[in-house]
Amino acid sequence: MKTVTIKNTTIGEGTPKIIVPLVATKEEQILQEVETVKFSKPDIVEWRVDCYEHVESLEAVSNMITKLRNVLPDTLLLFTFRSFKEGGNKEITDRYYFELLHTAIQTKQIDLVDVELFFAESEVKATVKLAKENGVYVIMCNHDFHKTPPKEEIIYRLRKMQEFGADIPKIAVMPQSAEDVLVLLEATNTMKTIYADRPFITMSMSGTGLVSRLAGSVFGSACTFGAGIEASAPGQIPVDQLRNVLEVIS
Ligand SMILES: O=C1C[C@@](O)(C(=O)O)C[C@@H](O)[C@@H]1O
Repeated sequence: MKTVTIKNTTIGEGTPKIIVPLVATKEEQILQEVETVKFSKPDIVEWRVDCYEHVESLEAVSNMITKLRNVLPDTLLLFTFRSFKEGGNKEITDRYYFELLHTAIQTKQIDLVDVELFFAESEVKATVKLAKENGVYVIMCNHDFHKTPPKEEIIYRLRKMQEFGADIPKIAVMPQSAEDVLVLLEATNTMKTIYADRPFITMSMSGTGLVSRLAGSVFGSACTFGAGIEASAPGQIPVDQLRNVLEVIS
């Protein structure tokens, strides 16, 4: 399996990389949040743009990217607009979703961009192409906040992301039972041993799924999300606690 190296970080080898989200709404709070988050030394900082109050202004978003980049010259910066249908905070048109991603990519000030699989195939592929042309890596993803699809379906989606040119495929699912967590981990392990030719990320959400965030790398998941000031999804634990556990397990 290939690894992905961005700046000084190699994803897909060694201990799983820690991603910490920024979820504040106002500029001033985001800038305070990033200072605190930086202190915890994450491998990747994710700006959850769907939480930002001025997400509907491309100019405001571009300016925020510059400010975050200045605070984080060396830490990888991931730009994520999580769609409403996949658990995000704001409803926007598909057209604006892609406009937003394209604007962020063209600033060349982000390292990674999150692109959801379930949009029009042509738009998704065009965005991957634009990202590659601008030296931005793509985390392609899918979220199911209600259930855990069958193992075959989880693998199918991750393979589709590979086919679409994602640098790092990712899936987050919700367990309704402990068995569902095993389904996610089994899909992860099969993906690692048979299908994956690049790093990928999986997680089972909520308290029931927490074990997947702690021990997911044993089965093949390359990164895990930890909470900074506030969690961006159910089941994330504070980054310092997460790091302690990873040091023991990995
Ligand atoms: O896709 C993901 C994963 C996530 O939903 C989680 O479950 O940790 C958290 C989100 O911020 C991120 O964009």
